Amino acid sequence: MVQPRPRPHLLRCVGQAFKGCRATHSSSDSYRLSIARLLDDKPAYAKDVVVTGFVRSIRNQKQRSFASIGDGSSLESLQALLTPAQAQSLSTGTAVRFTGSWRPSPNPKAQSHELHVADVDIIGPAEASTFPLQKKYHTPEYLRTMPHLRTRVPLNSTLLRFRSDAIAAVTNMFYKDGFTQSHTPIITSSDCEGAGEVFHLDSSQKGPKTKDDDGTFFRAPKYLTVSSQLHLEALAQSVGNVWTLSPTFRAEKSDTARHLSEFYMLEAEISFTEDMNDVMRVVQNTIGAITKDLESGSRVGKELLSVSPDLDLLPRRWRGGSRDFPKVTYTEAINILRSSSHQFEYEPRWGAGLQAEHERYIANELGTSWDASVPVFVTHYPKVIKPFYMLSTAANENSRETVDCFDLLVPEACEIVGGSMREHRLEPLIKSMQACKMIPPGPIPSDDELGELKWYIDLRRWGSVPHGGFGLGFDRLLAYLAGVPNIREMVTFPRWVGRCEC
Ligand SMILES: NC(=O)C[C@H](N)C(=O)O
Repeated sequence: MVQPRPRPHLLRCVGQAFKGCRATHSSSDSYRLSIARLLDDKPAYAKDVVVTGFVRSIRNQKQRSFASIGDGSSLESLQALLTPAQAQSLSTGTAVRFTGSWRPSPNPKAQSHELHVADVDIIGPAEASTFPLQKKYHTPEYLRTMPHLRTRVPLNSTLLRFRSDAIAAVTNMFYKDGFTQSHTPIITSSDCEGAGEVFHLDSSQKGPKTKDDDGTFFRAPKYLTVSSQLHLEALAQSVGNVWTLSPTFRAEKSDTARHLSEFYMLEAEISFTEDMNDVMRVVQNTIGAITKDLESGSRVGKELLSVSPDLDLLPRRWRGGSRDFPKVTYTEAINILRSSSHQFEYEPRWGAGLQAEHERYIANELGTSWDASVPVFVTHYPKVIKPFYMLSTAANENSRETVDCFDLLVPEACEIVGGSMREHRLEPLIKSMQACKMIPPGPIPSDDELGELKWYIDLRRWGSVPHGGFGLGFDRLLAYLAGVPNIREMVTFPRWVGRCEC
């Protein structure tokens, strides 16, 4: 009988201290561990440990040299002890593989352990004279000029890992709550928000030659998506609650710390509900999923707090999401703004949009009504300043027509979430589109007149149900939670007006 070949021991660990930890087998019977793993597990002693990473700095003494190594898995570096001869061809930026023994450090205040290097492999040399990152403070503006290298900076790698953890946390939450994750198209035919901020695809690319070929690839103008909402609405009417975390594009010429031309929006659509509170609760749960993860003592949470011990992370402010965020109507918000003695650049006026200064004021005033600051919901904005798809509020006071919608505001980033109940009835939807001049007036527009959104209107003809949803600016939320003042640090390759590098 043929004996099955024994499976290689991929997880054979070095010494008792490494039992159960994940390691990568290497040809020399030694084991590669991430720096985070070494630092977290703090094994007392281990030999033949392999560490790969990038030299952050080198310090030479007569008898020995010290290299500080980072591999992006941890904010902290690993201290490696070498002979001056071993350190000779190392410089900041060099990619290395060190094999050696991991031993308690004689100076535990500086680092608990250090790696006594036996073998040095230079995997990727770095030209010392031109490498632009040194072990010193570089301004965010300087680092933004080199997004391809920026994540070699420990704090930037922490932010990237924070993002990754946050995606895992929300994915888990939605999965547990029975939402279906969906991928919606990036190339679209319509401007969902009607704000004229779409990027047009360059359609000079020739498509297949046919008799009705107009010379463009899709034979009609196409855009990069400004929101997945309309497509999610279609899916919500087939499979129930859905969500997506997708790239979103806005050709908005806002050169601020809050705006990007390409960003990630987390959008969800909740079907078979007439209650906007159901939608707002999902917003809270989404934010709560990320903050709970931070609060649970995750590595990233600890790293963020170690950089900024005063960082007022939402978990501490919000006590684990056990309370609802404060809510105020737009009309109440306008009254608060108008009765304030604060000098606004733009006068707050019913019927006009809230400016960033107004949003900041409301978030500060109402978000600190508890013992610390939390986000604030502002609901029921005037219909005239909102997109066509929002459901009109049933009881409109003083003939001021409002819609069932909400924005979630924080002082640092202003609006981080926008959501609404959707107009799910055929005739009111057509009227609303006509009022927005999206389709011609008249009783029943023809299919041709309904244009690119005919499919969306069709959804109201066959089994339409009350539903609502929201879009959460994922990068803005993460920047807010991590205490990062500019969204451009939250995105590895940021694009904004005038800037698209790498
Ligand atoms: N899914 C949403 O409700 C987001 C909304 N369409 C927006 O772009 O603000």
